[in-house]
Amino acid sequence: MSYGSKPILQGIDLDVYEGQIIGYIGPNGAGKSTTVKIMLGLIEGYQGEVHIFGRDIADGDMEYKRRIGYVPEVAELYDSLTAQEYLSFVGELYGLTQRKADHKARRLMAKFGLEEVYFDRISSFSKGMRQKVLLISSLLHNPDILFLDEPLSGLDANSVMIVKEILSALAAEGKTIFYSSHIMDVVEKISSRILLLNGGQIVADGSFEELREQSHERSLEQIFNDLTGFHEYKDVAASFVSIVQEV
Ligand SMILES: Nc1ncnc2c1ncn2[C@@H]1O[C@H](COP(=O)(O)OP(=O)(O)OP(=O)(O)O)[C@@H](O)[C@H]1O
Repeated sequence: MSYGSKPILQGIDLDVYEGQIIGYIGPNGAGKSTTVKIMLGLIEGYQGEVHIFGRDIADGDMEYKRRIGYVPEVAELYDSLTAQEYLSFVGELYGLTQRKADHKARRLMAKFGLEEVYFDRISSFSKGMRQKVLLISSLLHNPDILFLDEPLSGLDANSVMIVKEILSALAAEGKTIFYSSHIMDVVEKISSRILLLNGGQIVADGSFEELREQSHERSLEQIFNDLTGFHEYKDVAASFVSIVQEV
C-alpha cells in the first residue's frame, strides 16, 4: 500500500483466527490505521488480497461489514443527537430494528452507569462517556470481528477493568479482536498474539511470552524499544528540554 509515491505497507502476509485478541502495535505513522482501514473497505488501491470470513473483500459484496465492529481513534459522534438517537441510528445501519437497537443500547448504557444520560445530547458528554457510547455502538450488532483503535482512551480505571473483561469474554466466545494501542502494558496483558509493525513490515508476531523469549527483554515496552531501534529517548528528551529553555 502506498500513498502517492510513499510506500506505507510492504509484504504484509497474515492469517488471523477466531478467538484471537491481536495486539497491533507500532510507532506513530507505521501504518496501523491504514491496515485497519483497508480491512474495513475504507481504502482502495492497495496491492494484494484481503480475505475476511473466507471472501476477498474486493469482490463487491459488502455483507461482511455487517459482521464487523469498529471503534476509531477519533470519531465524529453526532453531537446534536441524544445517545438514544445515535445508538438506535447506528443499530439500524447494522440491520437491527429501531426497537431492538434501542432496547439493547439502553441496557448496555446502564451497564456502563450511563442510564440517566441515555436521553441527553452527546454534546454534553465527557470524553470517557463518549468513548463508552462508541464502544457500545461497535458492539450493538454482535459483530464477529472487532477493530479497536485506542479503545480505552479517556476511560477511568474501573471502566478499563470492565472493558478488558468484556474483550476477554468476547474472545472466549470466538470473536476476533484487532486491538491497536500505544499503551503497552495493556496490550501485553490482553493480547493472545502481538503484531509489531515497523517500516511497513511485521517485525514481530507471537504471544507476549514468545516475543519475550526471542528478545530477552522483560516488558512489551522494552521489546518495542528494542525492535524499533529506539534507545536514545533520554538524549531526545534532554535536547527537547534544552530547546524549550531557549528564550
Ligand atoms: N490520507 C492519507 N494521505 C497521505 N498519507 C497518509 C494518509 N493517511 C495516512 N498517511 C500516511 O501513512 C502513514 C501511516 O499512517 P497511519 O495513520 O496508518 O499510521 P499509524 O500506525 O496508525 O499511526 P499512529 O500510531 O500515529 O496512529 C503515515 O506516514 C501517514 O502520514
